Amino acid sequence: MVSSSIEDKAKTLRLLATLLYSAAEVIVKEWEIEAEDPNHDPLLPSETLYHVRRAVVGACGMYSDLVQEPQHRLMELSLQHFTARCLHITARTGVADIIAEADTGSGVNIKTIGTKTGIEPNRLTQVLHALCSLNIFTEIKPGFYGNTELSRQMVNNEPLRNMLVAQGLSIFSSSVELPTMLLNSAGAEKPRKTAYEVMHGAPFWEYFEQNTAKLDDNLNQRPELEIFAHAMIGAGRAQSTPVYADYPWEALQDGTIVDVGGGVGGMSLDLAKRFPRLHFILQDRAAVITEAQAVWRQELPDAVATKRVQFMVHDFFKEQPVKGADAYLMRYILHDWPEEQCITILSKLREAMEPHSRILNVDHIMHNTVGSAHLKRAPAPLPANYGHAQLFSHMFDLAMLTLFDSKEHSPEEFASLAEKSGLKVVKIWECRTVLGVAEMRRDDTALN
Ligand SMILES: C[S@@+](CC[C@H](N)C(=O)[O-])C[C@H]1O[C@@H](n2cnc3c(N)ncnc32)[C@H](O)[C@@H]1O
Repeated sequence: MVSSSIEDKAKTLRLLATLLYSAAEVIVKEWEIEAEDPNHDPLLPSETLYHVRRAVVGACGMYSDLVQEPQHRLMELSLQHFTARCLHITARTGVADIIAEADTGSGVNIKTIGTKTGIEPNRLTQVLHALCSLNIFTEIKPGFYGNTELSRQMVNNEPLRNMLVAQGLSIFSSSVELPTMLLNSAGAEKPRKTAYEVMHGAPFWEYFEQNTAKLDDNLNQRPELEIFAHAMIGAGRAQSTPVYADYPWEALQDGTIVDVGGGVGGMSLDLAKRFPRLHFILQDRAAVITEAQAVWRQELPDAVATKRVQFMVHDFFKEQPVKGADAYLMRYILHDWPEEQCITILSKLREAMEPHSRILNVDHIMHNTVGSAHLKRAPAPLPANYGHAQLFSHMFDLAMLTLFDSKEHSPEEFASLAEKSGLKVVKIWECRTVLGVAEMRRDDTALN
């Protein structure tokens, strides 16, 4: 948004208003179509709805940026971490579930919520008032709170709740040290320590394993390792459903997918349920594989019994033992590592691949305001990447910087990593979500 004259600003404002006005009719029509479909999955929008939604989020943000008093806006942004804290507090103490259980239509008294959460009601009121202004809860009459469409998503949804909790524990506190990490990095190729290490004294994955003792009574003594493992299922489900629809998984027929650094196997589990012919080998560190076996025995016991899923402790920096698999899946993996390690991980897979093998990197695909030839451009007057609609990916990108000194990759950066690992990107699959698939093959395959 570079316009400064009143004439320019007025033109942009009117264009945005027109965009929003016409989007409303499209959205209402899509809602009506969804309402008539008994099999509609709320996590899978139609193509039309997905694109119009992005445009609306971008346009609303740009519209309010244009009309808000700029100094006020900057100061407001500088305090946004309190929004995250409020969300964390309510997710951690299960406020949405408490309301869902007790609400008979006129809201739940703050005293009841306070007693059940263990938070003094006047203080909790401040937290809930902030979230009500963001439509996360609603105050039905003074001191009585109800759920909204947003807070209802947390009700009986342990994976999502775990994700919201996990973001506010050691990940949140390490962000305090991001300025130190960056200021210390001047002139150095890489910072001596990530912000996460400065704050917690150990790298991310090591810290998790050190802290398998209870963290906090309110979390039923659940250790952070387990919270994070379950959070991956939550985040994965919320973000990946369109990836299951928009990548042609059927083409793998009864092939084998090696889920490299697969965690408890959140993505494989979802794929296994949707594509019953596929086979899976789930690889991760020993502590996570133990957790994974318990999750699969509960969620898909048949796949365990028939060995449709196999579990393997494997360090992805070492030789890949499964040769010539149809697909090596890596969801949320490359974004955890700086470039050098990404190249090692990819090179180890390259050595195991046969010409038919593919690597499927499922991650945020970074799109900046200047745009990319590989990604759909937003309509004018929005910036190429839909502006505010890209915020989620930028936040993830900054989290990766804080935790690992790493990043989310743009199509051009995926291509560069592939080239340095003896691979090539054959396609960037844009999906109806924040995640996409960067598909790689050996650089000597004929496919383009
Ligand atoms: C962000 S999580 C993603 C998990 C999973 N792919 C998913 O989408 O749910 C990254 C995973 O990498 C695993 N990991 C970290 N270092 C590893 C290593 N050297 N070898 C194998 N797995 C590793 C972690 O244990 C964790 O499960």
